[in-house]
Parts: sequence; C-alpha cells; structure tokens
Amino acid sequence: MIELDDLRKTYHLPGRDVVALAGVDLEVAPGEVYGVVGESGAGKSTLLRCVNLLERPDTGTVTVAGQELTSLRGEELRKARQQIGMIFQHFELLAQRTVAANVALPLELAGVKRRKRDLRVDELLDLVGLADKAAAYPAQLSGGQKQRVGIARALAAGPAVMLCDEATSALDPDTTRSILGLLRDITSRLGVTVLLITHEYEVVKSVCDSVALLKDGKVVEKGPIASLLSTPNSVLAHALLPRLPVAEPATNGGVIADLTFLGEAANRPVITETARTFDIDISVVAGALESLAGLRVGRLRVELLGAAEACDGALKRFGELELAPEVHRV
Ligand SMILES: Nc1ncnc2c1ncn2[C@@H]1O[C@H](COP(=O)(O)OP(=O)(O)OP(=O)(O)O)[C@@H](O)[C@H]1O
Repeated sequence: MIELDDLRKTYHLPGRDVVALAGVDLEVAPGEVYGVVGESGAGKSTLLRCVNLLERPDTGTVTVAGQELTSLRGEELRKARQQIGMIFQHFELLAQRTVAANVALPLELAGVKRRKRDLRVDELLDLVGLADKAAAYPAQLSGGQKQRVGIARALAAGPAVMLCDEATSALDPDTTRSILGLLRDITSRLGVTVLLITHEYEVVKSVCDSVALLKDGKVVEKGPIASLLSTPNSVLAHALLPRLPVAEPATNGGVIADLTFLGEAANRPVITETARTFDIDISVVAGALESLAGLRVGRLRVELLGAAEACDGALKRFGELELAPEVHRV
C-alpha cells in the first residue's frame, strides 16, 4: 500500500550539508499499522513529509495505493494526496472553525456538496465519539478530544492511508491509550493502512503490526513484530519485550538468567523438565507477561542452583528451546 524505494534527502545549510534520509526502503502492506521509531534527528519527520510529498525527496520513489506520487505534480499530485490522511502531534485544528467545520475542511477542498458533506461529518463525529461537540470550538476541547477531531478530519475524504506524526506525544498516558485504541479500531474497521512515527516504544507495543528502526537516515532493522521477536540480537525486539526489574545479585548464589517465551512456548513445562533433566533447582525470581502484536510474550528471570556443569547444560537446553537465555554475570 505504501512503498518507499531508496529515498534520499539532504538539507543544504550554509557551510554544511545534513543528510536526513540516506536511502530508505520500506513496504507497508494494506491494512497494516506500521511504526517508524528512532531517536531525535534520525529522520522520522523528514520521512513522513516525503511520503505525502510535503517535502520532495532528492531521489527515490514514493508509491501510495499503486500510484507513484514522486512522478506527479500540481493538480495530479493534489488529487492523489486525497488518498492520504494526516494527523499531527499538535492537532493543527483551525481555531476559528467549529469542530464540524474542521472535519468538513478536506471535503470542502475536494468539492463535496454541502448536504453530502454534513452527512459525512455527522457520521465521522459519531465514529470518534464527539457527536455532541459538533458546534464547539477547538479551544473548548481537551487534548484527547482535539486529537479525535484530528482523526475524524484525516478520515473525511476516505483515505487509503493515514500518516501519524507523533500523534500522542502531547497527551497523558490514559488519553494516549484511548486515542491509540480508537486509531487501531477505526482504521482496522475501515481497512485504512497506517504509517506512524514515534519515539515511544509503548506506542509501537500497543498498536503496531510492524516496525522499522531509523538511525542516521537509514533503516537499520525492520519487519513484522512477531518475526522480530524471534530474531536473535534484534535491537527492536529487545526494546519491545516486557521489562523485568534491573538485575539483582543472585539471592542464593546461583546463576541468574532471563528467558523469553513467545506464543505457545509459554504453555510448555520447560522449567520443571529442565530442572529434572539436569538435576538442579530452578526458582523464579521475576516475571512479566504482555500481548504484543497479538502474540503472548512472557519473560521470566530464573535462578539456577546446582553444579556448574549442570547449570551450563540447562542454559544450553534453554537455548535449544529458543528461550534466548540471557545470563546475568554478577
Ligand atoms: N528543514 C530543514 N532544514 C535543515 N535541516 C533539517 C530540516 N529538517 C530536518 N533537518 C535535519 O535533518 C535531520 C533529520 O531531522 P528529522 O526532523 O527528520 O528527524 P526526527 O527523527 O523526526 O527528529 P525529532 O524526533 O527530533 O523530530 C536532523 O539532523 C535535522 O536537524
């Protein structure tokens, strides 16, 4: 649904060049929620601006819903952009317009007739739970309500794709949860594909199917969350896994190791089986369980007590069982 091929963008400043995108390839499948994460300055905003061509990449192509936007200009580009809705960190609502008139704006620009427009606006406000705020002005709304208006406006022209620029960074954690839930729910119901940029892994955890890590203008890792989680040494997987407390010294002088359980592995009696096989004691020190991209992911910190060789054997066995044991050397 969105295809980015070798996107490059350099800003020329007096006396120096800043490479913002250094050859980005990305493919977002229809209906998917795709997150792009990265530190400040990694190139996330530039990437998003290049997708709807608010910024023209120096080279490379952007294809959205089968149409190569980078080959279009003027009226053709304006038309093609109606396939793309956008929501912003600071909502970007027009203060002098009512909620209904803000949502109606893309429809006005697309030349939709008054009656049809009004019906569509009612439907959209209903969808985002703001039917009773149609006549209110943005200043009278909370941050979460403003973003709901932003979502309704982005959906107004019936886009195939929605771009979200740090959509929840200005909101508190509870409001963030409800906005992300709404975004996930509405876009999956309407079959809209979402590309979002964020610097928060919590956002990726709660809504994304796939994720890419941008660093210095390059994608250094990407893929569906479910496959990243089972990729050894994946930086993204590590950042997305449920958090265990900072390692404490071994309480009984044993070997401390963190194990990761994905999906069905959580149901197997591997701890008792391994303890029996190697004739050691294994106790659970800490644990966490979360749902990530529809997959149950568990992490367990265990302490192995027994002969050094037996403990090594047990750790090797955990590796064979794909539990990715990480040993804490204390
Ligand atoms: N209009 C511009 N002119 C000059 N340099 C720019 C411009 N926009 C971005 N840059 C530079 O390009 C690089 C990438 O910036 P970008 O804003 O895309 O990163 P980001 O990952 O979105 O960062 P943040 O999370 O802080 O918004 C940075 O070094 C930035 O200073």
